[in-house]
Amino acid sequence: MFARSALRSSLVPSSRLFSTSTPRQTKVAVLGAGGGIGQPLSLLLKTDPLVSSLSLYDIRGAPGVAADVSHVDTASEVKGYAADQLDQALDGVEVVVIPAGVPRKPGMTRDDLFNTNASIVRDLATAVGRVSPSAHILVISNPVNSTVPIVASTLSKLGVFDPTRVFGVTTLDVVRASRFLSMVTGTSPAECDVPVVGGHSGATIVPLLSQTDIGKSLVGKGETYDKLVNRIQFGGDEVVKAKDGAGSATLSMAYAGAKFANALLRGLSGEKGVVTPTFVKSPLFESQGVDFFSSLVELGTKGVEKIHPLGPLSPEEEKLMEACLPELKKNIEKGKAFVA
Ligand SMILES: NC(=O)C1=CN([C@@H]2O[C@H](COP(=O)(O)OP(=O)(O)OC[C@H]3O[C@@H](n4cnc5c(N)ncnc54)[C@H](O)[C@@H]3O)[C@@H](O)[C@H]2O)C=CC1
Ligand SMILES: O=C([O-])CC(=O)C(=O)O
Repeated sequence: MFARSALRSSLVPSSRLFSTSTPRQTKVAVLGAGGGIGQPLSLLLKTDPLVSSLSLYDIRGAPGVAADVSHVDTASEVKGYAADQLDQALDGVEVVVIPAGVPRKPGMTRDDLFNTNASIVRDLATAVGRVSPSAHILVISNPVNSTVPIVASTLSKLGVFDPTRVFGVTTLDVVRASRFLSMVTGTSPAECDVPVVGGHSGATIVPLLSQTDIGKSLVGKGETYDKLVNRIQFGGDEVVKAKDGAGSATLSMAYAGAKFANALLRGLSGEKGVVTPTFVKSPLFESQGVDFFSSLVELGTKGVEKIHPLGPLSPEEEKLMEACLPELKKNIEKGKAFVA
């Protein structure tokens, strides 16, 4: 259903959802499975051959979603869990994806979601740390720049934080960058893998177009470049505005979440050279007080295998980084302070 072009580089290719090179299969949980992202994400995970078992949890609606998804004709087992069954849902899981929490409405920033989502994410991370402390946790709930430090600090308090196992899912920025660049240049998204680094909100989203064959000629070319960068940074707002109060990106996010989960599962299975951006505990800008950062990360049998350096930046990208770091630092500190 999904296979298309062959792997052209070590990067997770932009226009393909699933790739399976190895047979290892994994038990995966989705927390927030009844929601706008959770439902299509659960469906896509049901069709991922590297998933053997799906555990769907939400405070409302997960058993119904599980019954529905379970009829899809792939071999994985699906079970739904009600509000009071979180521990059962997490029993034995190796990968936990968290899209639980409220989405934005027009006029809101992602940071405006902090008050509601911080405690949801902290409580879910506490349960994962207690029931499945060696699980890999993929955080989708916003504000990602703060919710990932919340998960890390929560697990640290429990004495089970392992920086190779906690990921902020920034794949939607990569998916958007690929699609928007392809639209500007009249090329295929498959040729437009863009490393998007930094964080996941506005100015903290930094596309490194100078590092792409297709995009590098646009860098510094006035309005076309500026508009493209702005569209990648504020793609989420486009969807929030168009949905007009009914939420934010759900379908493209489910696609992006399934794509990142598949990349991780391939790495865990022993596939080499699986490299994609993700927001992790990172040494790259630690000296500047920014200890979580998204950059190209190699995924391996333990999770984070290698954090790649940023590589050469154009003067325009240096400026984007200058705007990114102070905001990202604030977002990270806010998350840590919430748990402390
Ligand atoms: N990382 C990214 O790129 C993106 C992140 N998001 C974020 O994902 C989150 C979810 O978005 P949607 O699915 O559209 O929202 P939604 O409101 O449609 O679904 C959220 C689900 O979470 C559930 N939930 C709430 N508290 C829970 C708890 N304690 N345990 C388990 N489930 C709980 C709700 O019952 C609901 O089913 C939002 O915070 C949104 O901002 C959205 C798009 C992209
Ligand atoms: O914009 C939002 O609130 C949801 C999100 O993170 C995105 O679409 O990138």
